Amino acid sequence: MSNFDKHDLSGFVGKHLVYTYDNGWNYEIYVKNEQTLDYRIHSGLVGNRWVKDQQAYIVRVGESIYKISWTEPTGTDVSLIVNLGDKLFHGTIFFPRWVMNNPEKTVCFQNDHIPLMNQYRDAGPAYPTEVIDEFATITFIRDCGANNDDVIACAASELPDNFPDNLR
Ligand SMILES: C=Cc1ccc(O)cc1
Repeated sequence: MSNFDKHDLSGFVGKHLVYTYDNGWNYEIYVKNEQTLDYRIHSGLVGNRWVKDQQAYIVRVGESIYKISWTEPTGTDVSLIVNLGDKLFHGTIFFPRWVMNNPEKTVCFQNDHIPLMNQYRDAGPAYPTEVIDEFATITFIRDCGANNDDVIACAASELPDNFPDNLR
């Protein structure tokens, strides 16, 4: 029996994190509310892609351990474990084959191109799926409150001058 309330996401909602996967990819997420996240990709296969209001399943699986899972308009599936207590992060990304073949097609502010992403997803090819399964180091964490649209509001290439250089 667990001695934490698995329905209580109050220790996670509002968190803004920057992290670097062991493969060097630098990512940023903001847990906007109990079923929504915004994210920005700084570097990696699809660096400069950014997304707001992605619907996700967010669950608490430990005292300060959370899991976020979602499927994207591109057909990419993602599942993240965020262990705030141990500052340990693990991500699994399931890329459809078409994203591996043409990652540049997804590099945009996705919210402006949802029908196009769905079109690409449906055209495929979907398979073979590429699974990226990596630990990450959390380099920055802060609380921004829920439903704050200022946290992630531009692409990584357009960050304001006051954005810390070591997190870019
Ligand atoms: C494909 C999106 C995505 C967003 C955050 C993350 O850590 C991994 C993948």
